[in-house]
Amino acid sequence: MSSYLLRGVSVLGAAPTDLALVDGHISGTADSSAEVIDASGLVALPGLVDLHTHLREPGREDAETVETGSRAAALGGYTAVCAMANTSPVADTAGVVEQVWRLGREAGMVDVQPIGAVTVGLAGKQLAELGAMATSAAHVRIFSDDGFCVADPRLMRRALEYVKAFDGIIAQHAEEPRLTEGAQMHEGEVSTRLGLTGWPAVAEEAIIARDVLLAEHVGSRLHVCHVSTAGSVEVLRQAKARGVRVTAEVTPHHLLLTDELAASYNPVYKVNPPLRTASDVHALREALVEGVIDVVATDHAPHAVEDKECEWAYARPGMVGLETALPVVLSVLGERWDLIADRMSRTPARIAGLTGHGTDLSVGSPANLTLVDPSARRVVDPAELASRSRNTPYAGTTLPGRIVATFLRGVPTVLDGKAVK
Ligand SMILES: NC(=O)N[C@@H](CC(=O)O)C(=O)O
Ligand SMILES: [Zn+2]
Repeated sequence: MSSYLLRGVSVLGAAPTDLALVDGHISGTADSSAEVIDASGLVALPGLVDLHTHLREPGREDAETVETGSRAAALGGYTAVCAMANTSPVADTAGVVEQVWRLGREAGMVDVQPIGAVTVGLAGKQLAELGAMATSAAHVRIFSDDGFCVADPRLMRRALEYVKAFDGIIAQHAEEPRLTEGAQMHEGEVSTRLGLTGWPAVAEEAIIARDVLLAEHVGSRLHVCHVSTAGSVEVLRQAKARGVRVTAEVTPHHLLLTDELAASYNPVYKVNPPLRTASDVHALREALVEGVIDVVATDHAPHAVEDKECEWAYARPGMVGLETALPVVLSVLGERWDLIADRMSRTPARIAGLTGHGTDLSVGSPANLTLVDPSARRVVDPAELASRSRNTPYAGTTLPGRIVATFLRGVPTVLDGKAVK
């Protein structure tokens, strides 16, 4: 087994110390054969955990594969990702979730935890085989029709009831489809100016309000994907105050970018839910710090060139995010390491039930961690991304922080900022 000694590392911003990684765990002492890494000036965080990653395999391997997405994740400081179910075929059976899980093991760069679909084919008509996916080798506990909203309230209720038996979670893409027909961007001043059909904030807020009531009624666990509006934050705040079992995520792009960018008509800024206003961004940041929003999740949504480099109206929504998430969050929150570790590692690991991830990096815990150089600055170059897709909204943007190394169970997946395999 490999062993490493991280010399002079700052754990979550604390005074420099030496951290030994022996046989996959954090150890009190390094053995004499340990490989020494000069980690002075570097900050150790528990390996990041993403609750919302689109890996596109099976079906759109031209946009991403489990392997290329895993490499992008490791380079972004992640040690675990939850793979969304909107693949082709859809991950709505034990067979498909086991395939994704197995591909993740074979790639071996992050733990890939499949998310199962709520409904057959994401069609919103009939519950998928939730129990069979839960008891499969992939041990699915989060279910989502992400990309589509489970719009039928009776079906949503049934799904919440079903997963309650095994403490599962329904992760909702909150979008009332009747209110977003033909929508191209956030509905507001900018959409009016550009003459584009708007996606009103209430389309998200109405579904979250309905779903927290359903989750409360059933006593089951709800997770809200990519929250994007100030009004959604208020609904969540009230639900949490009442003790509803609801958690929520925000993406890095919704913490930084606004709908003004649509004025460029550059489809790289087209995403679901759409980029909102500056006051939404402000509310989302506050909610994340407060804990009303529990986690940052990337919604890494790779798309092939022909699906993005076309007219705005025809472009698919989505942005890649795994390799820029931590730098974006650093630019938003500053070096609040404990907060970052909580929102990007501990809490997502707890929600997804990924034991061994999101630890406090104390002696004995599994060595899932990442080393960050907070003083480094990087100009994002899409050509340098390990993701198979290039649809980043940060091309040419200078972002703080560089991920220097990532370890999965004590084995480096990234060293000197480069993927090990
Ligand atoms: N976020 C996006 O804009 N796109 C996602 C689906 C989704 O989460 O809506 C995708 O799969 O491309
Ligand atoms: Zn979604």
